[in-house]
Amino acid sequence: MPHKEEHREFTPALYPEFPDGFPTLQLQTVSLSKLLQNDATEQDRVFEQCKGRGFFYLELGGCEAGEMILKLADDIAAVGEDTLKLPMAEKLQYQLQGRSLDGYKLAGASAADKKGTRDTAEFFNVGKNDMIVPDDQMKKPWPAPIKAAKPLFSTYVKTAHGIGMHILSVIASKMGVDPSEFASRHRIEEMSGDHVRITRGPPRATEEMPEIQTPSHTDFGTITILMNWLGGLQVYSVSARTAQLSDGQPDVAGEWLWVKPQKGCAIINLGDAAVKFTNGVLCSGRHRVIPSPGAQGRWPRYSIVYFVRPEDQCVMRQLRGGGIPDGPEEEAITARDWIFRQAQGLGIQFEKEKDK
Ligand SMILES: O=C(O)CCC(=O)C(=O)O
Ligand SMILES: [Fe+2]
Repeated sequence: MPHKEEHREFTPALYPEFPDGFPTLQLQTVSLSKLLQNDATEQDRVFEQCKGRGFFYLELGGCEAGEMILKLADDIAAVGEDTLKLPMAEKLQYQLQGRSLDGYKLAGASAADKKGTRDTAEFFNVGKNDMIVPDDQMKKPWPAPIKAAKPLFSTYVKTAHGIGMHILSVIASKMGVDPSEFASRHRIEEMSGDHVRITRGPPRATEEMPEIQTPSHTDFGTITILMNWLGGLQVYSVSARTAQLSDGQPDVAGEWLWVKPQKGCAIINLGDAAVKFTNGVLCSGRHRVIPSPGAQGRWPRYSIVYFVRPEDQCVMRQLRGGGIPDGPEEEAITARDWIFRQAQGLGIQFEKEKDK
């Protein structure tokens, strides 16, 4: 049974407004309902955002899939809270291991810079594949709150994946590529690194906000559907096309801009696989999470992410044709190995530096 409302720390109805005086990034808002009706203007706008910043708001109201995400994201956050409230010894039984992307990540398990500053958020990744198969075909054990909520996760996964795939089909059409090029690399029933990630960041410790909840990164997958309720997400002012990461910081001068959560909207961003598939036509936005601003920082911060990623066996080469510039022949690496390599590049590299 989920905890009663009064014992919850995920209480979106009580959150104060995002405060004034914090520099925010003005993102475009695209309507999912219009996209689903093949509205040409809305399709153009999606494509522009994906070539530019790689981030936009997706208004979810007015269509079944969007309303479903809006309704279920709160329930998923509540299950996440119940899971992250389990005793540490129990959470550690599910710790991320080897190449598996599913399970529990301790706060402090990755470094935000070469000095070894630790991240402060914990999260639990709930794998797509186990949530959409019958119980007797599940490959992994899951904590009781997640197991009990499997139908909820199954619906959320299918809906979020469907939304991601619709956006990819719009992008493909705009580039003059057959949408089946994306569809055939992201079949939901195939094994992949897709998961629902429930993250909890602690309330802000000091007014200065020095902590990093989630270090600066670009997502590894193809497209990300993010739901959050409190500020904390920041996007770098200089596009990830020009600013690379050096010691956890972008190497071109700029500033971190806040992304204000918008009621009724998801935040959509593209990942590195989208850049790879399109040989750089699309952009994956660099972002990080710090404690929520102002009075919002008194609350623990929950977010729900769905990562659409290529199938494990997909060969990570650029698509050819349409508006995609032809690059040289590429190495044959599967998505499973490629994503593992990207993940290692972010965290473990710093751990090694520190050990020297
Ligand atoms: O918590 C958020 O708002 C964003 C989380 C994120 O960027 C991630 O998990 O990749
Ligand atoms: Fe991210």
